[in-house]
This record gives sequence, C-alpha cells and structure tokens, in this order.
Amino acid sequence: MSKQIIASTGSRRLITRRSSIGWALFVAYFALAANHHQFRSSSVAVVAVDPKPEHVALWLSNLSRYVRFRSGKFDCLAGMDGQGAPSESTLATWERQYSPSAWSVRFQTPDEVISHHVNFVTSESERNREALETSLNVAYGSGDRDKVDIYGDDLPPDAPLFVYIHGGYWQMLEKETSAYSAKPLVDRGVRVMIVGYELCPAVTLEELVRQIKAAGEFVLNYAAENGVKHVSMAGHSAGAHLIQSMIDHTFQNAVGEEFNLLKDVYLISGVYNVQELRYTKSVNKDNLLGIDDTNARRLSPLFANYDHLRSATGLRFHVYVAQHDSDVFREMSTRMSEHLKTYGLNSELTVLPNLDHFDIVESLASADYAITTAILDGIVGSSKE
Ligand SMILES: N[C@@H](CC(=O)c1ccccc1NC=O)C(=O)O
Repeated sequence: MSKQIIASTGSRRLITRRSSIGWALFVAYFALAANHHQFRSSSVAVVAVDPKPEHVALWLSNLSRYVRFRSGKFDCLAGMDGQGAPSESTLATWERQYSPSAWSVRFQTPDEVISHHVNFVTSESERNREALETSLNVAYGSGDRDKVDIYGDDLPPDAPLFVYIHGGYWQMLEKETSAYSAKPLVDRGVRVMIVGYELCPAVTLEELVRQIKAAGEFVLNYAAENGVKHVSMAGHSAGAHLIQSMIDHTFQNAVGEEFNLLKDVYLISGVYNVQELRYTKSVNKDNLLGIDDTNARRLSPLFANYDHLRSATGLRFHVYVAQHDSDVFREMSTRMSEHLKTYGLNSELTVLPNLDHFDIVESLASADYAITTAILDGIVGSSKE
C-alpha cells in the first residue's frame, strides 16, 4: 500500500511530462481531425489533406475556421471570400463533390448515370404528355423558354397546383423532359405545372433568377385567378436553388397577398452555395454562369435573409437529400434546413436512403414514393386546417 503511494509520488514529474506530451499529441490529432472533418463534410471548406509544408498554414487556417464554425461564428461555407483561387488539390476535390453523377452506385460510370437519367425523364415525360390532358407552352415571359406546361388541364380550375422546377446546373434539361412527376399527382386531382426557363450561358445565373421570379409571379397569379387554395412547389438541384432565390423579400412584396397560397416547398438535393462553383470547370466552364466575387454570395441561398417569410402563414419547407449525394450536397441541404429554422420557419430535413442525386427525382414517377406521398399529404393536411 505505502509502496504504491511512494511509487506514484516518485513518478509525478514523469506523469506531468507525459501529460504534456499527451496534450501535444491530442492537439496535433485534433488539428488533423478538424482538417479531415472539413475534407469529409466539405461544404464547410473542402481542402484535401496534403502533407506539403506550404499546406501547414492552410491546415491552421482551416483549424481556426473549424473552431469558428463550431462556435457559431463561421458564416461562410466556402471560406473563399477574398482568398483568391483554390489550390489544385482543393479544386480537384470540389470538381468531384459538385459532380453528382460521380456518387451514384447504380452504374459503372458517371456518363451512364447521366444518360440513364436523360433517357428516363424523356420517356416518362413523353408518356405523361400522351396520357394526360395538357395545355402546353403557356407563356409567362417574352423569351423562347419562358413558358410552362400544364398537365391535368381537365381538372377543376381550383384544383391544388404542383409546380416543378427542373435541375441541370442551370445549363441542361428543359420542361419537356421534366414532367415525370405528373401522372401520380394528376391521377389524385392535382394540376401539375412544369416551368421552362432560359439556360446559361444564353442568360447569366443572375438573369435567370430574375426570370424565375417572373415565373413564380405568373404561377401565383394563375392560382389566385383560378381560386386555387394550395400551391406546392418543388425544385431539383439547381431548381431548388432557383426556388430559394425566387422567394426573397422583393418577390413576396411584388406578389402581395397571393404569396400566402404557397404552402409547401420541396427542396430536393439542392445547390444552395455557388461560391465554390466559380472555380469548377465541370459546372462553370469559361464562367458560363456569370458568377464572380461580387455576386457569388448574393446568389447563394445559404446566406440569404428569409426573415420576411415569418409572415407567410402555413408555409412549410421539406428539404430532401439522397444518401448517395456527395458530402457537399448533403451538407448544403442540412445547412439550408437549419438556416430556415433560424428564422423560425417550418423546415424538415429528410435524407432518403438508397437513392442518389438522380433517382431521388426519377422516383417521382411512382405513386408510392416518399416525396410523392408527402406532396399529396401536404395538400390533404392543409385542406383540413
Ligand atoms: N454534370 C453533372 C450533371 C448534374 O449535376 C445534373 C444533371 C441533371 C439534373 C441535375 C443535375 N444537377 C444539378 O442541377 C453531373 O456530373 O452529375
């Protein structure tokens, strides 16, 4: 007994020295873990781990960014404001994180994922045009693509309205191939409107946001004129970005009372931060989106103010992301939902298992799919209130 006491007293200095070494190791481990954390949940700041000495400063800056993030003082996802272009390895990470087709586990190659998606959405949309009563190319603006297609036009004029804004990084796809959700909804009494819009680079992203606001005004006017009580709006990927950009303070003011007809917003695998996209060749070759240091943050819904929506009674956000979306996409959705909640808004995040960035919307062609039933439940739920 006394021997043990003597032994422990005698080794106290050693213990103290050991614990300093322990602390040093702990701090070093934490620095690496923080960097690794940023690598994984990379919308915080995607910086690939690189042991070169010039990256030590970057690690330290990432560590401080991580600490600021954990303490709630972090306010910029990319952390790129005023920091210039990313390193080559960081950019390579971003290219992959922002290439949804690289994350699908359904096919061997990203090209196969995309070509399957395009084939699927094209044939489903064609089928729906044949099967359903339509009113096509109803103009909301003067441009060639400033038009909507209406499905289920034989339903009563005041039938609930579902509006869909397709994705494709603001540069691909079109309303004609984006009507795959129509049948299960029309079959249950919901009129479906698929929004067309001009693509980049024919317009800049900034112009496109203005255009989508015109589409939104058109939709809500249409609803008001036809006695529609419930409008739901869904956007996929770039389309979710467009919805979140549309519903700003000016839009709400311009639309007036009719804004309150918008009840449910479905944000599916959305892009909510375009800052890193300034640099990615896969998305923004030759800056086809027209984003730069002056507008990238303003065009990123994650940094937008949604305080005005507190007055929008009964508005609910349903944020969905796929298990097989990339880290950046999952992080963006998580933070979008949290961001909305900070304004006291009703928002719920759902990570859908066994789906990727593409079948998360392809599945809207099925009546028993989680998002399809949520859309229908949202309408039935609202009518009971
Ligand atoms: N080049 C992209 C394509 C893409 O992201 C995409 C394709 C179709 C519909 C939505 C997409 N993503 C965002 O809008 C990819 O690698 O997956």
